[in-house]
Amino acid sequence: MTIKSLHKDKIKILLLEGVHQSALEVLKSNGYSNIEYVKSALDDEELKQKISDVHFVGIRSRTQLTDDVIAHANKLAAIGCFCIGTNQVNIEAAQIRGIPVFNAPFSNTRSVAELVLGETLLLLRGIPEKSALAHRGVWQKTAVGSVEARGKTLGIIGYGHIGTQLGILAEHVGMRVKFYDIETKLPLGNASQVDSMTELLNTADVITLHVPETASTQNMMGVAEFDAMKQGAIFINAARGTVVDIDALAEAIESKKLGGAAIDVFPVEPGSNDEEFVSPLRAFDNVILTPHIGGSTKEAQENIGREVSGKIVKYSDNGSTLSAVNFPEVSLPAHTDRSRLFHIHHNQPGVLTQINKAFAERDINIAAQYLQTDDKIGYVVIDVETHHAETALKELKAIDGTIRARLIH
Ligand SMILES: NC(=O)c1ccc[n+]([C@@H]2O[C@H](COP(=O)([O-])OP(=O)(O)OC[C@H]3O[C@@H](n4cnc5c(N)ncnc54)[C@H](O)[C@@H]3O)[C@@H](O)[C@H]2O)c1
Ligand SMILES: O=C(O)CC[C@@H](O)C(=O)O
Repeated sequence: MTIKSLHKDKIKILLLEGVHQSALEVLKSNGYSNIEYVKSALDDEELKQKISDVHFVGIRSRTQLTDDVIAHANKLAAIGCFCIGTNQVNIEAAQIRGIPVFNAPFSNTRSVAELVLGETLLLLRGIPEKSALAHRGVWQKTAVGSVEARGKTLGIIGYGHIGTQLGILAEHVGMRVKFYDIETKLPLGNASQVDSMTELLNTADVITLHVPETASTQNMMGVAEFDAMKQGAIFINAARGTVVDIDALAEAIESKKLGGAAIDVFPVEPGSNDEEFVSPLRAFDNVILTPHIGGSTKEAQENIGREVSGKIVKYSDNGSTLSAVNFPEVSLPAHTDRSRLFHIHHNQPGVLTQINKAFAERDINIAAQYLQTDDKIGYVVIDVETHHAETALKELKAIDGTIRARLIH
């Protein structure tokens, strides 16, 4: 009798933070029915307890998958981030345990770009403040401090998927677009790249951030940067809360250095919709505050649900790791009539030689072999005749440097 891979009924999937139902549809239509669906994020203790026996976990931006949490995930095969950002996951801790992390790098980018353009138009007209006053019975009919977007300069920091789309949208309403990025980027439309962030801060009427959370972007906007902005300029952050010194921003609003702001992301965000949102920015009518919903549209969430669950299915069914953020990428043909195994190992000399030698000594013919490595790990997927699968798996598990080995099908 040959060994069998884990039946799909036994593969446990935990989906947190109310990921879109499209994720469930994709998983179920591919035979994965053992799914626990939770609408909120979990606190650390509950997360450790629930994650201890699941094979796949799906999260959004609230769930913190720290080294400690991942250490409790005894059976975890892969992590799906149903969003762009993966900063909430200790991706190195996942990688050294042989756990790929997938995300959705494009699906919500248009939604963020549209929101930022809308906020730009509203803030240039002073609408948030006028609206707040009207709600309190104050009629402020005035053109003072209210300008058109046409001819104004939009300064984009981080000209990636969101920044580029925003630039194009902004040009449609007649804005001039300049951007600053650490990489040299192809300017789309009539946009132009500037050499320094200071140059952008000095000259733009609206500054908007679209950088990832990294060591280099931590508090990249602080007292000096707000000082460098034009008097009365608008500031927007829909990137990550850690990128802005929030007290410095509050001070720049208080002192009227800035004419207004729109902030979607915060250094500390409530863990659920039941928790109070606490921020010094609540004091200002000319600051649009949104609860991290830049990418929260029906279209974006539905696409993200399909995209990330599709990646989980492909990994589970075929071993494909295409577009994993922390793993060597292998894109594989679907099911064959042979058995397929994977082997994740520390990237040290001689592992493939050991595997091939062990298989040759056992007369196991390798029908196909796909290997990719990065600086830390190697990932090899091997197709063998089904009657060799059991022996092949035993041999793989015995190889020096093995992190994990599994029969895929
Ligand atoms: N508010 C939301 O709901 C929401 C939704 C989606 C994405 N986001 C955030 O927006 C970020 C950007 O998304 P994207 O899809 O455009 O990412 P992206 O990776 O396509 O682009 C990021 C750009 O920032 C540049 N960059 C990196 N470090 C920089 C630095 N120190 N200074 C200047 N430029 C720098 C990169 O070179 C790149 O061009 C994401 O990382 C995510 O954190 C938020
Ligand atoms: O949906 C979320 O929680 C996060 C959205 C956004 O910040 C992202 O990284 O894609």
